[in-house]
Amino acid sequence: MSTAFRWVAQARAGRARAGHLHTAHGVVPTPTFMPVGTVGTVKAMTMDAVRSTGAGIVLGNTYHLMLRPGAERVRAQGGLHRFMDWPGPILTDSGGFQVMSLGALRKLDQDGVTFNSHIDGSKHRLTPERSTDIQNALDATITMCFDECPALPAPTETIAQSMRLSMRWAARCREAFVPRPGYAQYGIIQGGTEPELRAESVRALTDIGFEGYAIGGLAVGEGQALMFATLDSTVPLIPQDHPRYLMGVGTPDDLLGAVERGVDMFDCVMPTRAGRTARAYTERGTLNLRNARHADDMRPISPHCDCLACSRHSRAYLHHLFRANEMLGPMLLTWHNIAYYQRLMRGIRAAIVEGTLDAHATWLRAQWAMDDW
Ligand SMILES: CNc1nc2cc3c(=O)[nH]c(N)nc3c(CC[C@H]3O[C@@H](OC)[C@H](OC)[C@@H]3OC)c2[nH]1
Ligand SMILES: [Zn+2]
Repeated sequence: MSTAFRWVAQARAGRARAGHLHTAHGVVPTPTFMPVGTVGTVKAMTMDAVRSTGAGIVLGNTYHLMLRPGAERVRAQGGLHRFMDWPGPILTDSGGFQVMSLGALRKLDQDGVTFNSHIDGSKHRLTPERSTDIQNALDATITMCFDECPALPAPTETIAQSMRLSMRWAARCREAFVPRPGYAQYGIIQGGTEPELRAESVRALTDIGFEGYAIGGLAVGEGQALMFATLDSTVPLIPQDHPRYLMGVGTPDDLLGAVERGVDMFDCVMPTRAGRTARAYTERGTLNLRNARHADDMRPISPHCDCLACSRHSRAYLHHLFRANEMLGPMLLTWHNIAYYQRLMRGIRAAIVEGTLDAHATWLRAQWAMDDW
């Protein structure tokens, strides 16, 4: 039985695909939503709770983990899987995006980025090689290329220069990557919302050759229409037999539209962040559980959900917990939101396999429009 990292197709529905991602740490059905575990924890959830939602892959982050507790310390602890007690696949981002959005002061040059830690102001440097080495120390199942994600909108020439820098960095990342059976490195496609630049980026990355390809540089304020238009022009250029990962996306409606456009993997902080701010995702849109209208509502958040919040508690109880600022509130609601995202992806995946994706998509969109409960 081959232990090679690979994506195996199971069914297609138009450009949408269902399949299985085979990794050194297990097989994950796609399309899949990957809970964000930035600093080695899916915030407010135990790993048993994460497992109970059906999540397959969780994320870690080079930027955060190199600053605290330190990549070498995680290596000494046996890697991120042992450290956070998650035996399944872990995908780690390369840190480039976080440096741009978190590092207080930073200096970008052709060779890498120098920045001050947002934690204690200490000085650090990330290069394609260092980022790749850190992800190796973390024992990441899927390593992401070190790239530059430009803020949008930006002049075409700026986007082009930034993309070409990321492509040079991708080649250096590939050189630094230590291949192991069942492990992968993904190239990250850049190029803003310019089809020609995106096509140039795909060519550059497929010439180097990676086990998977991410669509980066989106979900940075361009809006859903431009994001979908960019997927329409970019995704068909990615080799059919490789997994496609759309970084930082998104709402349930974003996920559905991106799956319809051929994307297999997703990550987004929305369900976990919403869980900490009393916002519940449901089949009929979102609920703000701090709202007084929930104070006496004995119904579960969702009648279709088997999470701890929905199987044992009422909206009134969640409302109370958030009003009282009790930590159990974020714990239960994050669990619920991740469970909702996993249930959503399972339903979409089943529809692709059964050949009913169009009807399922219509039904989902109609339900989301209701938000009347
Ligand atoms: C929200 N919109 C959004 N657009 C993004 C675009 C890029 C990109 O072009 N390159 C890289 N390298 N990362 C990106 C990221 C960060 C995802 C990470 O951000 C972290 O979530 C906050 C998480 O880290 C555990 C996740 O790990 C993959 C994006 N996020
Ligand atoms: Zn629930």
